[in-house]
Amino acid sequence: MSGDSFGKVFILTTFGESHGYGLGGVVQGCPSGIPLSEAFIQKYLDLRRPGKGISSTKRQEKDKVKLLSGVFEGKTTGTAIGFFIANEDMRSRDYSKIKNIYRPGHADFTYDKKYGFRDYRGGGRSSGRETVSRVVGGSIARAFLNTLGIVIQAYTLELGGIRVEKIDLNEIEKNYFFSPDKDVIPKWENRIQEVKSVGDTLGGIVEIRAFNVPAGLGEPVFDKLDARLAYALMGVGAVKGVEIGTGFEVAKKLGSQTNDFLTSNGFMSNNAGGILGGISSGQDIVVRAAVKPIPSLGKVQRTVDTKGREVEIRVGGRHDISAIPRIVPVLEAMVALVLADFILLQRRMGTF
Ligand SMILES: Cc1cc2nc3c(=O)[nH]c(=O)nc-3n(C[C@H](O)[C@H](O)[C@H](O)COP(=O)(O)O)c2cc1C
Ligand SMILES: C=C(O[C@@H]1CC(C(=O)O)=C[C@@H](OP(=O)(O)O)[C@H]1O)C(=O)O
Repeated sequence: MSGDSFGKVFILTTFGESHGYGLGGVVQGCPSGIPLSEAFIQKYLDLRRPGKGISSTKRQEKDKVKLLSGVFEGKTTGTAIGFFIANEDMRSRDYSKIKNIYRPGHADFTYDKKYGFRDYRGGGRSSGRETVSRVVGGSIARAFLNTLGIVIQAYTLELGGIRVEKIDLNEIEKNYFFSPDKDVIPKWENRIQEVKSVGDTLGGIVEIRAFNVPAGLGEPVFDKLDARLAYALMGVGAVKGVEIGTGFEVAKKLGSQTNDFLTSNGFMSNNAGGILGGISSGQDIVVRAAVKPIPSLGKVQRTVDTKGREVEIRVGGRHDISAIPRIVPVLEAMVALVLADFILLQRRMGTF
């Protein structure tokens, strides 16, 4: 499988760069007869779209999806689903100054080491813009998961070191931060303004939950459900850590505080985050992703040019102050892709 594809049975392949004609992909393995429309996918794309909100890049993209194949009379045909999204607001000339300079924290240096050639117009293939195709693939996975009653919900748990104090799932769709705690939003907005005014950027934590996931998805070795989720989330730019359930806190706990005791009515707690031995337990899946601050920032930073000479850089162009909240629907999409893939793998074994 190439580095441009994800999944074993429900497979998403993406193409495109931030400043090319556009981006798109092909989904293979989606079962036939699943209700699917451009309007359904667009709802998720609009949640990720750049150009709105105080932490977002000012680049204006409509991100209108065009379905090219694999859907007839509002249902999937079981064949490859092709899709395309045009780039409309590139301003590629703004990037000539990073043609020969590596931005600290971005993929410029490593990309050049790997390919010996770089599309310097923005992040190219390494740009967060590529995640537009993940959201399309993820929403097709969701259309399939919907038929099974599986629901995925992600939200911002922390932004710039300020954590939500309560989790009210009804609040999430009402604000563009995907915050489950509306009272924390003014604090986040102040923090963003503060950091933006000095040319800096912010990170945070996203929590993703999956409900109604049947017990029995995953593998006992290698392709453990938790391993595949971590792989999926870490495959998104700016994600630097993944936790499942209690996560890193387990290191400080006793075994008796960590185990989820079983009763005839089910589990008494969910420290495991819905996964035991790499296989779903039937409890909610709970995963968190740590997101680093945006590397392209307005402060002067030290770096080198392509000849290795030391230079200073103050990155221009239109950049997010934080990948949060736009990364939230992307991470949701990645979890949807993993669950769809595992369900179809399980179907091959004769279950589900
Ligand atoms: C939705 C999203 C938006 C992003 N926006 C920007 C941006 O505006 N500017 C930028 O330099 N990096 C942005 N990033 C982060 C970079 O793409 C990422 O840091 C870079 O590819 C390097 O990869 P790494 O952080 O995984 O090492 C964004 C990432 C995502 C997922
Ligand atoms: C355009 C989007 O986000 C981009 C993600 C990104 C990056 O380096 O990751 C850098 C900026 O774009 P450019 O490639 O023009 O520098 C963001 O605007 C998008 O998400 O649709």
